[in-house]
Amino acid sequence: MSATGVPPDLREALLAAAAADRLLVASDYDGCIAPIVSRPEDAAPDPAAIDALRVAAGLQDTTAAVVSGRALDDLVRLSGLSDGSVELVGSHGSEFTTGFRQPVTDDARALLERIIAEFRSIAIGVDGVTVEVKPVSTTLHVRNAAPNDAEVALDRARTGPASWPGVQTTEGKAVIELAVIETSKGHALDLLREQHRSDVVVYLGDDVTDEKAFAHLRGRDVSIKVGDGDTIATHHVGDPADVATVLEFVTAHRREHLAERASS
Ligand SMILES: O=P(O)(O)OC[C@H]1O[C@H](O[C@H]2O[C@H](CO)[C@@H](O)[C@H](O)[C@H]2O)[C@H](O)[C@@H](O)[C@@H]1O
Repeated sequence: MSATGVPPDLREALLAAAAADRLLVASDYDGCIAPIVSRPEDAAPDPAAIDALRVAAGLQDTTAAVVSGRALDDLVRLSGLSDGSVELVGSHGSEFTTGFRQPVTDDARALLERIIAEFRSIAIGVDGVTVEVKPVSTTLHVRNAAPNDAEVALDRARTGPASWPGVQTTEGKAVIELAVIETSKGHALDLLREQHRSDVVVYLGDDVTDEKAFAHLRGRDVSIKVGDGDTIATHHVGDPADVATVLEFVTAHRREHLAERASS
């Protein structure tokens, strides 16, 4: 999708968003800013998307953000967005640079340790099943496992630790993720909207947890689902290359709008 290929309804919505008094442009990371790859540590961002976010963040009355399921330090390292100009929120919307949205108790940490131990016992000796450890959650990855092994591992997680009291379960792309505090990208967007007094939010996401973000959008906000799958988003694009195009488009028109606003 080139800039001229942005679907007409999305183009119209983005042009209206670009003319907001105060704008928040935000995106998910994996599957949006970076393509989905076999090894989570190899998920390199699209430079065009990163540049567009940096430019947007430098504009007056404009905030740029990435809201990810990744641990915050992992997101900082992978995205290269370490100077604080683009807002980064990790752990599915619960981990801000200022700390967690909700206190993480000793009981929650102990529960997380038990889940991690259980995930490790599920993964041990099974080719392609791995465990990712994050500050308030842990992810069982099955992307690189044989289909039957993947299903058995996911089932053991569902019937095991996912059923324990106090555990929040999310199933994503070839993963099951268990968290010990409530996570919501929707709440993260609410907080960013409030902090930056944004009138309009543009949000792009590709996975199940992004539906919580879409659910918090309203009015002139623009929700954009990336790739296939059921969604409540009102717009749709194909892949991370399209995400970069959308970010470049909205940033360019935002800059134009601000120049016109300044000269009128
Ligand atoms: O909210 P996001 O930024 O999209 O993060 C969601 C999860 O992304 C990562 O896993 C996914 O991407 C991996 C790399 O492409 C892929 O191998 C895996 O199958 C995907 O599920 C990340 O590893 C998780 O921690 C995030 O929760």
